[in-house]
Parts: sequence; C-alpha cells; structure tokens
Amino acid sequence: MAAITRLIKRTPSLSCVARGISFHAPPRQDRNVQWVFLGCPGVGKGTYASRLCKFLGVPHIATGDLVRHELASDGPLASQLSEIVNQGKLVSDEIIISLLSKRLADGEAKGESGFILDGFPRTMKQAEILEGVTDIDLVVNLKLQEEALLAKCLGRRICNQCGGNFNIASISVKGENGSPGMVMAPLLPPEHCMSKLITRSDDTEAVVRERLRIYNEKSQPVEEFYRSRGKLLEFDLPGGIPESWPKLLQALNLDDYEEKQSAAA
Ligand SMILES: Nc1ncnc2c1ncn2[C@@H]1O[C@H](COP(=O)(O)OP(=O)(O)O)[C@@H](O)[C@H]1O
Repeated sequence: MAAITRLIKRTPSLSCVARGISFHAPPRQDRNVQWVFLGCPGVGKGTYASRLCKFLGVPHIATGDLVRHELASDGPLASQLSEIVNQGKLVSDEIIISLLSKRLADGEAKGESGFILDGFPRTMKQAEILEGVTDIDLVVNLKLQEEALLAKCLGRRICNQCGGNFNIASISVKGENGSPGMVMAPLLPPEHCMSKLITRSDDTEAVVRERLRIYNEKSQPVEEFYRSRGKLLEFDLPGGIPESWPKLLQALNLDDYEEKQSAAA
C-alpha cells in the first residue's frame, strides 16, 4: 500500500447536498489515512478498527457509537432511534449522515486528520454520498462464518464503567468444503469489570438475525461498489485477536510500520 501519510494537495473543505442530505467532509490536506471498515454485525469491525486507529494515530469513528451516544443522551431523536436499533433496522441515511457530519466537523475543529470509519457506509446511498465528498483510500472487508457472527454477538459484553468490549463466547467452527476450521477463545474482562458487564439491547438472537439479513440486503452492494473501484481488501479472520491481528497488519503492509517509523525518526 502507498505510504501511510499520503500527501494530498490542499483543497477547500467540501460539502454536498444530495437528495436533501447535507454532508460536510473535512478538507483534503496533508492528511492521514481515510479508511473504511466493512463487515457483518459481530465480525469485529470495532475491535480491529480501534486497534488500527491507535496504531496509526487516527480517530476511530463508529456510526453505531454515534447512534448509541445519541440514544444515551435522551435528545430529541432518542425514542425514534431506540425503536429502530432494537428492531435491528437501519437508521435513516439522513439521520446517520447528520450524526457523522457533526462528528467529522467537531474532529476537524480539534485538528484531527484522517479516520477509520466503522459501520459507515452501510447503504449504496451512503457510499455514493461519501464518494462525492472525500477520498477513501482503502476499504477493509472483514469476514467470518455466519455461525461465528451470531455467537460473537450473543457473547458480547461491555463494561458499563470503563466502556471496554469483551466476549464470553468460546467459538469453534468446523472446516467445510476445503475452508479451514476456526477456534476463537473468549476475550474475558479483568476481575474489576466482571460485576459491571452489560449486554447491548440489540444483541438478542432475533435482532442479530435481522441485522445479518439487513446487512446482506443493504450493505453487500456497498462491498461491490468498492470492489469495482479497486479499493476493497477482503480479509478472512483466521481466529481471535492473537491470530488475526498480526495477519491483518501483514495484509495492510503495516507489519514493519513501527520499524520504518523509528528508522525515519
Ligand atoms: N451507517 C449506518 N446506517 C444506518 N444505521 C446505522 C449505521 N451505523 C449504525 N447504524 C445503526 O446503529 C446500530 C448499531 O450499529 P453497530 O454498532 O455498527 O452494529 P453492528 O454490530 O450491527 O455492526 C445498527 O443496527 C443501526 O441501527
């Protein structure tokens, strides 16, 4: 992959009004990576995107977190959003773009550069709007068998104090038709988080199945959108974090990134 901090010429900040949706993207300037993470519910977009963000020093922007933040704030959208999220449906493009646009503008005001978007775009309309306002360098498509996705969503736990994400599921998927089997150990919380674990209200079996159905219907075309533009990196997770993280860095040509950084310093 091209250098991590690609120099891009300075152009004015971009806005777009498409079918009544207004979207403001950060200016193109000397900037960091602008990547997108795609993948089904439960695949681990949040886990790997947030690790990579720490590694690369860019903000991790997860639209699911923006939605949950809005829900928790009890603002004017809260009751409408809670109904949609708890049914496993997608929030309207208008609402999600306005939440994301605000988050990007706040980041821009703080001098943020680059991002990894997690959970956006999720519809063709969102992908087209994003494409119209900024350059996405790379789209990583994380993949896992459906059986494992369901188990991971059902095993997901969050510490309501530190916000840490854990998983109590112990997953073992048999290999089929030449594809290798896979084992994923639980990601258990430290002792002090044990009594503070909560489950997301949309992580019930019926709602997860609906989210998976909606992903296949609305978000798979987004994979094709980026594939046809040569931006899609497919990544089959080989197991849990210990197996997958080094392989992901390798696939992204980042495995010797730290060495290169210190050599260049
Ligand atoms: N880009 C988006 N478009 C529409 N709805 C979204 C989007 N991102 C998040 N949401 C809403 O927030 C919920 C939680 O999102 P997320 O945490 O990304 O969950 P998932 O585990 O399903 O990937 C989604 O089910 C959906 O209702």
